[in-house]
Amino acid sequence: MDPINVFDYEKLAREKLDQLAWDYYNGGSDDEVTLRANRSAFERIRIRPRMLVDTKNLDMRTTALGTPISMPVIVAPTAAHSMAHPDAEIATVQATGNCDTIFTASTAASRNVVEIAQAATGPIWFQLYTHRNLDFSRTLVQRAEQAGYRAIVFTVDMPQLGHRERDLRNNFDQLQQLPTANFQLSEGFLNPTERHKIDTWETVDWLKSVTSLPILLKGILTAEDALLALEHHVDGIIVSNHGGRQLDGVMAGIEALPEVVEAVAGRCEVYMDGGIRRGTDILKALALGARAVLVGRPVLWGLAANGAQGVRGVLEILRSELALAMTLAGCPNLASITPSLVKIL
Ligand SMILES: Cc1cc2nc3c(=O)[nH]c(=O)nc-3n(C[C@H](O)[C@H](O)[C@H](O)COP(=O)(O)O)c2cc1C
Ligand SMILES: CCCCC(=O)C(=O)O
Repeated sequence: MDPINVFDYEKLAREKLDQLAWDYYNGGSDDEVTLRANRSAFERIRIRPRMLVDTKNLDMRTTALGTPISMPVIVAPTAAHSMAHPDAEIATVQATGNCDTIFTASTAASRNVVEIAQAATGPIWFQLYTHRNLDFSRTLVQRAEQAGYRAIVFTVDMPQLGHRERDLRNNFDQLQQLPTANFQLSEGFLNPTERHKIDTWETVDWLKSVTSLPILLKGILTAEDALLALEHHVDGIIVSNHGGRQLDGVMAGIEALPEVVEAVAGRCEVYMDGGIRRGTDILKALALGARAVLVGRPVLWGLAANGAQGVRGVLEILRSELALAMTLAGCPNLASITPSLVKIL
């Protein structure tokens, strides 16, 4: 099968992955209501296209915290790429760089922060989960800064792991078994009994004190928290529900985006993720105020299906779908994608 859309890569990945890895990648928490909402919410947003617009010189380039990228699509941090393919994060970081966009390396990656930076062919961000020993986290962040990462993505929606029933049924205990390289998870990272004492808004101030890199908070879903993020001087917010894997029943990313964009009022950059599978999904997110979107599972599907080439295939499908959507909607560039382009039903 020659994949013509991202869902074709999902089918190819299904054939390659064992049940445990498939469930880990694709599952959500509890009843997976939020996981499904991340997709279905896009269907309640309709496009108001404009006709007879000259889109010959279509331009979807933008910047993310000052870094030029060829399209408003960034690779989300996801753990343990070695479960998808032996080339793991080396393949994903290289394919992403070859598409001229940003790769975000997870704290729970299966290659360490330096190996990934050395393999990179483009700009990279580092996603942080704090270790219960903050000195360890300081070292990790500083190692990332030295290795050339351009921002820290601090994930704030995981005081504890969500209740992922597919993993429970497979006896897959992520906190013990994920193949991570930066440290052994079983050392106590995300220790459920201790972890809730670690991350508070003070942790954001601590993070600012240990790095000069820009900081994005990932996992914000409300105007209230967006305003607090601004008070703590973050550089960006990623509106996200962690791919429906943390608290089930929360809003879809695309549903939460407008209130965060309104609260922020241009004072920092706002990104979103969750359920981006089509060029039209990206168009809708940009219309509702996202600077760019992040994609999680599709990249893992591409990696599982065909290593670096599969990752590239997924990103190029999203690029060409977005180009077509912009052309048909009468949007020659990203600046022309405004709230009037969509109607929320
Ligand atoms: C298998 C898997 C692992 C993930 N690991 C991380 C992680 O290590 N750190 C993090 O901040 N988010 C992680 N996420 C969440 C993603 O960054 C992102 O928010 C989510 O996947 C976006 O939704 P999508 O998969 O529908 O595109 C993970 C998601 C998946 C599916
Ligand atoms: C303990 C690492 C958690 C990885 C993660 O964020 C996820 O599976 O959603």
